[in-house]
Amino acid sequence: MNEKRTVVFNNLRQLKNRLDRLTMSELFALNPNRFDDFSIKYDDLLLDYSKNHIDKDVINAFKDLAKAINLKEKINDMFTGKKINITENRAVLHIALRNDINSSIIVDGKDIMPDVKQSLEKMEIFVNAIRNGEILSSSGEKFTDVINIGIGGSHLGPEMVTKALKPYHDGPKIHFVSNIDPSHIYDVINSLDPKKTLVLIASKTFTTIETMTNAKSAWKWMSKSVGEENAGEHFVAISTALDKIKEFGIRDDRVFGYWDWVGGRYSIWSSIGLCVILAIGMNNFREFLKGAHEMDEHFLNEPVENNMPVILGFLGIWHINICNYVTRAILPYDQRLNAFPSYIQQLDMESNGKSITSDGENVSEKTGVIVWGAAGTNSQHSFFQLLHQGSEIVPCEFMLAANEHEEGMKEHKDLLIANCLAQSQALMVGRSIQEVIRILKKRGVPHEEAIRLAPHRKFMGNRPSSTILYKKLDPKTLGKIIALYEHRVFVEGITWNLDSFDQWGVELGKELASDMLTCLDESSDSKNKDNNYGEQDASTVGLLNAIKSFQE
Ligand SMILES: O=P(O)(O)OC[C@H]1O[C@H](O)[C@H](O)[C@@H](O)[C@@H]1O
Repeated sequence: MNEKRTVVFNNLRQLKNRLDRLTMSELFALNPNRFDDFSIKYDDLLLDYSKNHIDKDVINAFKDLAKAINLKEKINDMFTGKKINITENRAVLHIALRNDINSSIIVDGKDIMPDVKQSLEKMEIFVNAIRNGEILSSSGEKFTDVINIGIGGSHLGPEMVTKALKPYHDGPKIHFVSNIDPSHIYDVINSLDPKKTLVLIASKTFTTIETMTNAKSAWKWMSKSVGEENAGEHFVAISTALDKIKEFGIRDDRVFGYWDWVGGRYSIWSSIGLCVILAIGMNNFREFLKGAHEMDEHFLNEPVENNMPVILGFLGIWHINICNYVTRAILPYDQRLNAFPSYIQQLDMESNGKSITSDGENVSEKTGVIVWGAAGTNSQHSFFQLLHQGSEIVPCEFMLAANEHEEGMKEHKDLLIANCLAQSQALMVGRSIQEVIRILKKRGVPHEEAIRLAPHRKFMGNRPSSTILYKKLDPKTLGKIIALYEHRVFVEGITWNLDSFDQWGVELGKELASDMLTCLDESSDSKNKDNNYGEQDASTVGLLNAIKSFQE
């Protein structure tokens, strides 16, 4: 238990009690500089966090918190390659993948940067050759389509970034298969011509059952069309487990490795980003890396009050531990970031959804906020009801680009911006009963009816939100935004003293699924035939029998 942190938490609780006497609107009225005081501008990115229920004393307490948890040292530990993933005894160095190539980072006595450089160069040569038709398919045709087969970190990042950067696509069309559900691969491969398709098998471990099963099915599909002996021309493997790739039979020159110090959910910067590079080209990908590197520098060098990831992280702590808000909504007013909330779900919830500290103790407070969300304005027409009037307060993060890529669409863009700003304003200012009555009466509603309706139409307001505003969703800006979220998760994890870089919580289900598979195999065990499935619990036996009867 970190006593210094407890002292800061207690102080934050007292500050919260004091702040509860004022609404956010009142705080704005008291401080004409509130927007400037509670926003951070960094290049083409602006974080406005003035619509959170905090004041300068809270920011001062955040500074104390940074000291109490030794944040600066912990950040340095990560950036210098210390093995901070303590349950897997690994360094955590996704920052190296976007680092200045001429610097050096030592892991186990070896400078890793020359390997990073080489990996980028190897990808560049391959991607250029695919994009300009130097490498052709087995039938001598240009590859028009690429399927990325992967799941979790080997899927969510590639898919989100590919979709986000659609205006920069000038390469083959990228498709994604992740789910083991046969419908996923079926629908994708049936829309494609295998003779012009390149398949990327993306898996850090090269053992993930979903990916391996989908990869085998893709191989069969390809072999059927181009012949078993030619299928290898259409396959690429991306993994850290080079020995396992050999068993699968992929040609050596089609293998792109990376390193165990890159966590799955932090791997979009590695060769896992290959499908993105195929779509947007290496120059754009380098811009993407550059943006992330700039955010790394910002995170390393800026003081607490001017440090976007630190402020976002501590606001997260404020909301979950001090205000007891257990979820957080991510609301990109940017349709191309529709997959961003799902990406952040893995990043955040797999990193900090833990109950044991790095010292092996039970955590003493809530950790791992539940992250959810979807693109605005669509979400306004579904779950915003709860955001405005529900009994649960949900801190919201709005994301908005000032400029669109599409020409001649100003009407759309203005409406998008207006909606985004209006929603965060509505969350904050709300609408009182008296105001509702006044408005209704002005519209001609009789007094008694206005009084009856008013409670239903009242908005509590005083609901927190932050807005991340950026110039345009280009590769560099996207890199910056993703790195911002990565570091925010780090800040929260350090505050809770978690190992944010392992994910043991996904293992039990995997093991049980493999046991469960034997229950579906009627030939293997007489217990299955008797419908009692050995040691399974009664609910599982009931479900297995129901499945069997539905299949007959
Ligand atoms: O890349 P892979 O080794 O195939 O792993 C894919 C995913 O599966 C695991 O179960 C983890 O929960 C994820 O962190 C990982 O990204």
